[in-house]
Amino acid sequence: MFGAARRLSMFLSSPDRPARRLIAFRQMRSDEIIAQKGVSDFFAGYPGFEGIDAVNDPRHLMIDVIKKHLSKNESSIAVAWEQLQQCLDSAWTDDKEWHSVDWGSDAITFVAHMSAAVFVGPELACNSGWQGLITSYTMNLFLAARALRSWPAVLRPVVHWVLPNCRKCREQVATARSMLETEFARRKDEKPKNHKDSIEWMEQVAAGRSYDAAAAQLGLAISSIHTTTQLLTQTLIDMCMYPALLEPLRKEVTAATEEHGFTTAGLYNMKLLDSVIKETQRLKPGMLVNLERMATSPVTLPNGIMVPTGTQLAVSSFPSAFLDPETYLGDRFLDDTGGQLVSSSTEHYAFGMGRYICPGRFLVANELKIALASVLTKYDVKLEDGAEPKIACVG
Ligand code: HEM
Repeated sequence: MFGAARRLSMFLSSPDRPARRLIAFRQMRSDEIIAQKGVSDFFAGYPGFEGIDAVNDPRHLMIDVIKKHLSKNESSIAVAWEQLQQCLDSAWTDDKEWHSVDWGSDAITFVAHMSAAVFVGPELACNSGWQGLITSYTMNLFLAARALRSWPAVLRPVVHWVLPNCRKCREQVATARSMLETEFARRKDEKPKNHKDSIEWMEQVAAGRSYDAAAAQLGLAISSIHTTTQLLTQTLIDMCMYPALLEPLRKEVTAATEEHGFTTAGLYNMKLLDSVIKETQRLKPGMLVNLERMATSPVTLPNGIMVPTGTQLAVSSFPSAFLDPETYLGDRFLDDTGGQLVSSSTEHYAFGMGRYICPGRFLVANELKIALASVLTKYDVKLEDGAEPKIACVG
């Protein structure tokens, strides 16, 4: 079956595996706490930063949509799968000869299409204007935040009106509003109404309360697209670097889809694939530190260290609690109860922990399994001759 697969070699780049354990821990003066707060709190309320406001909305409307509707939705799997097949057909084609693809750019296209189909429905997901918006807003937002930070605090409320990246963000929010208005108008007259996407779920969760639909969509884009893309990109690179994994993965995917199709049950049965993704995430967690918190009252740690109020804390993303921690073992989590990608533990907390644990992790698992299972069953993949991807620490 796989002899007939289309063949791809990939241009890939990826940085130096991080080996250092790093713990950020320092006390801050109260004025520094404000200055050091992340993009999320510090720029809340600036026009153009509405995507962040949606994530931080104390009413948790967007987060409730993710938790109640997005996470365990059978129809989302079918919608994402359908989008992915269209992306593969047009980007990777059915050419049976080996051909090079730009995996870095294709991975974001695949994730942005799958996510958008679930967030706003397949029609808007395929709109190139919408795609451009959701894939570039995050970067513009961070560049805008960086530019704004270089100005003294008293001038920021004025200079943000003229800084190019801030202006770009405002334009993008306006574009999102206008495109969504068109989508709302289109849906208003539609019969029967059978959309199952976050546009509809926001209405249900808001239950009459006012909310900014464009901000919610941009908030979903910031939270999901680049994070998921990074994990997808690296997992396929790792599979190519450890090609002995490919055949067992293909067998597992074929058995799971033959019995259950691309459904919750089918994806659940891709356990080796789950382990491979989790192992990739262990060695490239996306952030050098995680579990960022601030002490709101004094805390004494078990080792006696006193953490005063206002201290910002973060934990290294590279716990050394694993056997042979530097080695990539695709089946490391295969027989580990509670070792699924979506589970969090004191050893593996790439999705965070506790009250603030990432609510989007179920969608991440579904999208990655859909994409990788489809790639594995349709294509042979290998790295370009001479390519030696390495993970680099940035920060
Ligand atoms: C590989 C992809 C992803 C990674 C590694 C990731 C990681 C994280 C982490 C580390 C946190 C903070 C958890 C904590 O502090 O305990 C977080 C929060 C969050 N994530 Fe994700 N995430 C990913 C994908 C997504 C997706 C696809 C969505 C949306 C569908 C999403 C939505 C959110 C939201 C809304 C929060 C804030 C939760 C809150 O404040 O209660 N994430 N994510």
